Amino acid sequence: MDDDQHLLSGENVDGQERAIETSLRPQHLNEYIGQTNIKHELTVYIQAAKARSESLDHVLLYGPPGLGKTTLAMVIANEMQVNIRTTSGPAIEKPGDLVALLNELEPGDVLFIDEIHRLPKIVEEMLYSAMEDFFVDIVVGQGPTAHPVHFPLPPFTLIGATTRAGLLSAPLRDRFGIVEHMDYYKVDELEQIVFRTASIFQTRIEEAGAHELALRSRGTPRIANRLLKRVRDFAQVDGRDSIDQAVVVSALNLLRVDNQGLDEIDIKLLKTMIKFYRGGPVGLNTLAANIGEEAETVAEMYEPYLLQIGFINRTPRGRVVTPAAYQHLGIEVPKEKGEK
Ligand SMILES: Nc1ncnc2c1ncn2[C@@H]1O[C@H](COP(=O)(O)OP(=O)(O)OP(=O)(O)O)[C@@H](O)[C@H]1O
Repeated sequence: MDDDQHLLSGENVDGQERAIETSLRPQHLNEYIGQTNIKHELTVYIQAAKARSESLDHVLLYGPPGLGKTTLAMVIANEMQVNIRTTSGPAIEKPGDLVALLNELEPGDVLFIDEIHRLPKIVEEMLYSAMEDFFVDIVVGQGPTAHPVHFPLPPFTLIGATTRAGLLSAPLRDRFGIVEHMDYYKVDELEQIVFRTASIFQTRIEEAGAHELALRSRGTPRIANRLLKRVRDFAQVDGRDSIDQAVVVSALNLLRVDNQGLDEIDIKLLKTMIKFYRGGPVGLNTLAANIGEEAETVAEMYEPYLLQIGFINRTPRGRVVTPAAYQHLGIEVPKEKGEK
């Protein structure tokens, strides 16, 4: 993965970044910016569960990468005053791995499974009884001595996170009592996140600078924080004691992040659709192959934001470029599209 791709991917890639993210994570719901409806609902469910001294119902968080699913899971555990164990779908390879994790839970604890759509089927099936009735049946021993053992569990809360809710099986999805869709953040919310991060970094940023940065962050806190870190370096080398709009614009232009937060791959994707497919419709796999990306990468990282800002539409026959995208690229809208 090249550097610019990393810059806007929304994916969390290296250990150093993870350490910085940990230091930036809000601890309480009232510090968690945006996602107002979700916060409101969770406040009620958390209060009710605590009043009944029960564990919180299982929670499924879904939405594009970098929107704060892990952060929210940690905030929930903190608000419930319980421990959280975090893992991910691909890390739980066999039933024994899941049993080992479940075995360490205290009553009420949170088990957070990121990328839950990537759990192996056999592990997922074991989760059904764990979630519903707090037990698992495991087979101990091998061959003729193999025998089932009923393994009771303390009540716990499973928080699952996924970028692809559509890939979850219905039995698993149905076992989550609380299902929340994380939305892209609004510009003013991203501005607040930028100010918050800047103050943790002990960096000064002007209102217009924070606004410009928010505009170019693809609605994603992780990207806002990442861009702020880069821009801070430019400001420092320039000898500025505060980040203003001009330094944000020049730094992000240099990093090839445009004023809608699009990078070279987004532009390539749109231009390919326009040049080779007359603006579409074109299928996801064909499009991905044309721009040299995995179909999954396009589906998870590029398409959702382009859909969100209305630069592409999904039709039963494939993706189409909208007139707004033509205008953004400075390409004349073909007559038949402009008329729609
Ligand atoms: N609502 C928010 N308020 C303040 N900071 C936030 C918020 N949401 C996310 N962040 C910050 O953005 C970064 C990314 O968040 P997080 O790791 O929780 O994303 P994620 O959605 O779990 O990503 P992934 O799905 O890739 O794991 C963290 O540094 C976090 O502090």
